[in-house]
Amino acid sequence: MIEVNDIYKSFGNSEVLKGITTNFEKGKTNLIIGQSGSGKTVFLKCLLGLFTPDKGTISYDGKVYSKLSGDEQRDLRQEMGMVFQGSALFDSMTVEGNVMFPLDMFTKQSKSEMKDRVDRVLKRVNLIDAHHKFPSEISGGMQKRVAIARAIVMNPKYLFCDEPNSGLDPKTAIMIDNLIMEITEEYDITTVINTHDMNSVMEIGKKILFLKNGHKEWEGTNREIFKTDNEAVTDFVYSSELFKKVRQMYVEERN
Ligand SMILES: Nc1ncnc2c1ncn2[C@@H]1O[C@H](COP(=O)(O)OP(=O)(O)OP(=O)(O)O)[C@@H](O)[C@H]1O
Repeated sequence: MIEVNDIYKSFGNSEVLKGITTNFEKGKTNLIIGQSGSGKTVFLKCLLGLFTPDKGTISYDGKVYSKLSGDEQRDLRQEMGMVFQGSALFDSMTVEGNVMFPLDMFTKQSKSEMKDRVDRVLKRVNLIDAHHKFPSEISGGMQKRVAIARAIVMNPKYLFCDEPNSGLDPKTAIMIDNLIMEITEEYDITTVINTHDMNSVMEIGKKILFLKNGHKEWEGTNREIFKTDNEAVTDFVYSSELFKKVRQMYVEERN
């Protein structure tokens, strides 16, 4: 579990995070949503240890990050996997090379141990025949699978995903969401996902944190978000025509 206690973060005179308190449970897909500029990426970077909050604490299964030594912080960061927006694969490396990279970098495993582990995770994300292909030779959806495989190859306790669906068609996007949810549940990972995608909210929003201007405006589940009367949340959720229609149908059904 990740517990966030009253964190603040400013850049110069601009206060971006203004006292956020929340927690993210193990084995769940936790989503962060909000308008562009609401502080989602800054918040995710604080969770990753890339930004240090000016005030407040973040703890990971009871370990308060700011109280750990440099070595302990580094060890903790190795328990974190990250799926970057746009996959961020190394173009000059094969699929296998990309997934092996963290093992090569951070472990002392033998080549055959690394190959076994890479085979296992590539199989888990349903990529069997792509080991020797380069990122440019596979589809966007397959690239995301490689990025997920690379993020879980070190067996992380925490998985962070920044807009994992961006650039994918809706059907592939749902497949990727479901893959992230299955892996989260199967390996009991604490997963936090930044997203704009309302389909993701519906499909895998086990917990949703809605940020507005750096504040926690609302939090709840995907079932609750469609029933809330919080105006900021409904404005956001029903900003698309499709969801306006869904809302209308829901209201008509209720009356
Ligand atoms: N390194 C930085 N230095 C200064 N200001 C920053 C930095 N990173 C983010 N900000 C500012 O923090 C605010 C929130 O940015 P952030 O990227 O977290 O928004 P977001 O909710 O992720 O938006 P989007 O959905 O468009 O990605 C913005 O006003 C941004 O300019």
